[in-house]
Amino acid sequence: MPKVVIAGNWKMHKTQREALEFLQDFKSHLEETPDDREVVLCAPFTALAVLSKTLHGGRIRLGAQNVHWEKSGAYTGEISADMLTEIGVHYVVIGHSERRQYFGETDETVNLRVISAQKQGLIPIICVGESKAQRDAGETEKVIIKQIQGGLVNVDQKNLVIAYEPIWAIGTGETCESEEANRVIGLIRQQLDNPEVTIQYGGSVKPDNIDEIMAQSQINGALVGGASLDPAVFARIVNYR
Ligand SMILES: O=C[C@H](O)COP(=O)(O)O
Repeated sequence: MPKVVIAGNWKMHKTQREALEFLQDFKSHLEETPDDREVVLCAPFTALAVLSKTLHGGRIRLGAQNVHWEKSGAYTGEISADMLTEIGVHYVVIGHSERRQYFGETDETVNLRVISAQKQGLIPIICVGESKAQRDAGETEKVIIKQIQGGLVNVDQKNLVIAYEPIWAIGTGETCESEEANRVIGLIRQQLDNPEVTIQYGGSVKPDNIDEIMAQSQINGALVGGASLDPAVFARIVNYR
């Protein structure tokens, strides 16, 4: 069985002070969480270092939201994999639709980032998903398969998480039906050599839909945006039944 990974993607939210306040509150809710699931906080770069010092290891893992493929160099605004591992980061979100839409991320750059992340011991969370127009045109499968194949060229499937995030369900409150998410995730799984790859669903995950999502046979976790910003709300998601 693939490992269950529930990750909160804070996007461009929370200062260091707000991140520490979140953590204190969140930890108090986590005591009852079964240890069959990994909990990841994908915080802004500035918050990762302070969170790491406060966590001292423990069961909550840290994730970044991007990583560059070079070790160092003249790449203003980018960050390297060893800068992240040095401060205790374990995961990194790569190819989020917001990066693809606003910052020119392509399947090729996703692939480069994934390879360099893994080389440095980071676990990539590769995001894939179709737009509303692509879904309406019946192109969901074609789009997903292209993103998976393009992102995974020469990639080791041992240390890997994939997040299926239909773009039309992100931040809209419009969740993909859990059976439909399960179907698409099943298709993604057919593209992989390793049956142990964790595949998450993302897109308007909330306390009132997480139990149904996690009951699906192909879904091994969630990538949570807005609902991960509130400690009690995210704890309820992590504590899905
Ligand atoms: O990375 C997380 C996704 O973009 C989902 O965001 P959301 O939960 O706010 O819809």
